Amino acid sequence: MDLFHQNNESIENHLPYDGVVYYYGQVFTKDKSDFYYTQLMQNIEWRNDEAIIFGKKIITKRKVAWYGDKKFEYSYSNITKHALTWTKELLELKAIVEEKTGETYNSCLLNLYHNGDEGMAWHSDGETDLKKDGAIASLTFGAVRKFFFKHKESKIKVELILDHGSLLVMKDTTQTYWLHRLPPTKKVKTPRINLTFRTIIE
Ligand SMILES: O=C(O)CCC(=O)C(=O)O
Ligand SMILES: [Fe+2]
Repeated sequence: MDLFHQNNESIENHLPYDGVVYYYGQVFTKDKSDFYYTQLMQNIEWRNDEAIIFGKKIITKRKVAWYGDKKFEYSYSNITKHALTWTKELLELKAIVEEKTGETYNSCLLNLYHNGDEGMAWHSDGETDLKKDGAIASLTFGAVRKFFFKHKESKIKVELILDHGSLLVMKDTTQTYWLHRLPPTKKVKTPRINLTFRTIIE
């Protein structure tokens, strides 16, 4: 079934089976996208992520931040994190994303990739704290990057290009059957900011 949005353009599901991925393309003008890129770069409390792997503390090159409706708590590898409360710009973006995707979200995980050396390895976002089969809406500001999905059993891959000011949504059984990845690339020399709006179960 096709989904119709504002100007009656239909959006197709990019996955052939076992999940739903809609790519809306650019949902902001170039000026608006540039504005949000600068705002987020300056006003988000960016931190290098840390994790304990085999007893060793790892610090990621990529920076992250986590915001939400309240100070949600999230623990992994002996580290407990708390969500910060929404900024004005994040609330604006959340409202726009909710309107476009027809879903609601109560938190947002942000990633800052300084250049193409930084990416994210194959994973799925199936944490138990997340709403099962809930939608995850992803905004991109800054550098254009490739994004891949890989089916866990058949291993087939689907490639997308995520533009400056674009919106992507992953929903239904996507996290159960598919992995996704942001590959590193030598071609990209500038930063990319990614926002993933999610629903945490309380
Ligand atoms: O940077 C992206 O586009 C994806 C980030 C991601 O998959 C995640 O934060 O779980
Ligand atoms: Fe992810």
